[in-house]
Amino acid sequence: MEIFKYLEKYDYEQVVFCQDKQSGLKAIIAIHDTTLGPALGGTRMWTYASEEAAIEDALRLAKGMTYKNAAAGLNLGGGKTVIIGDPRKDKNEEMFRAFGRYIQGLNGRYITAEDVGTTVADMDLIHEETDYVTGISPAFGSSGNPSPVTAYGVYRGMKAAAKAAFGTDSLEGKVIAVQGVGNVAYNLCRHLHEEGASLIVTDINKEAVQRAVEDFGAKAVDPNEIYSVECDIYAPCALGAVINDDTIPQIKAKVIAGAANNQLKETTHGDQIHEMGIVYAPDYVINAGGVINVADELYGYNRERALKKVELIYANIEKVIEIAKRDGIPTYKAADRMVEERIERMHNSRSQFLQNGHHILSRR
Ligand SMILES: NC(=O)C1=CN([C@@H]2O[C@H](COP(=O)(O)OP(=O)(O)OC[C@H]3O[C@@H](n4cnc5c(N)ncnc54)[C@H](O)[C@@H]3O)[C@@H](O)[C@H]2O)C=CC1
Ligand SMILES: CC(C)CC(=O)C(=O)O
Repeated sequence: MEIFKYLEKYDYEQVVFCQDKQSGLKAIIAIHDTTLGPALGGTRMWTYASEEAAIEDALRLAKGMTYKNAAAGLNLGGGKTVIIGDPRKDKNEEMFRAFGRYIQGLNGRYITAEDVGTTVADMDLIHEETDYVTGISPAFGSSGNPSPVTAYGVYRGMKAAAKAAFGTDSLEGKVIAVQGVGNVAYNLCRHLHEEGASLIVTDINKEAVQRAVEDFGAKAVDPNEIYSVECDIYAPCALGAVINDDTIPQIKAKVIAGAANNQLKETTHGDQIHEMGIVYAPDYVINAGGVINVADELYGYNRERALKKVELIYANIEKVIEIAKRDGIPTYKAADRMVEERIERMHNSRSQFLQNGHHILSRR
């Protein structure tokens, strides 16, 4: 990978490599764009096939956060961290504290939170070293685990997408195929079950599947069968790039709406599903509930206020679908257009120099 070529192509601001021999920390912090404010995005811990794969993931996820935060109306830029390692075996206290010191060194340009493989307890360790971390324990007056709120946002966004496809936003009687039943999707399944949807689930973790079968009467299928099941809605809630050349021909759903980041392997896959008449709820618009919730901590956390903002994901998905219809373009393009216009407007309006211009963290 020619790193500077890649950074220039998508206009990344900064990449930080963090190494701590004693704890085994190997982390990559990617900051994509801070036009709207400090970069906020979670920390993922994952066993990558190569260092290059880890760098690529950090970069793609960071850009996704720029778009997610802007689409959600937050005054925050986009960044993300990946820690290379197995979250079940390789974590230790010193690792997260060393990582916290690296974040502190960025002096507020980047604020972290949970992502796949990291927990509230990990954020609390980071918080020992820096204030630039959210999703810490409610005991600190904070919002805790963002996953249930992400799930609520996905549920709201799925209803808006269903309305566009089926003429009603009721999910009663709809068959919904959920890929991955981890932290977010378990909570999503609860909302869907309560509304009377039928669930088909899969996960590489058998216990997670069993829990969804027992708690929600879900039907279980093997991981590679989830794309081709007869269903109304496909909800990707595991990892990214699941909408690709291999999976698209198998998909029978009329709606794709789920929590996973970077669902489209390439943008051409967004064009293909559009041509098939599938209503696609762009990932970074529908899964913004968690970041909206943790971002509220920056103002002194108020759950009611945060949930009101998460409710608006319904209207945001409607808006994206409207732009797509108006301009005759796929929804992923409509979302990008909406975001890029907002960032451009703010970029152009920031003409005066102001030392220490971001006052957002001073409100905590
Ligand atoms: N946790 C949050 O608040 C947010 C999460 N997301 C995204 O949503 C997705 C899910 O996040 P979480 O629920 O927090 O993660 P998680 O790690 O709790 O759940 C993911 C689940 O997917 C399963 N999985 C992995 N590979 C699979 C495969 N090939 N087939 C089937 N299942 C597979 C895992 O075993 C796990 O149970 C991720 O892409 C994450 O980046 C996005 C926004 C916020
Ligand atoms: C706080 C997290 C839920 C933010 C994030 O990294 C994401 O939305 O992917």
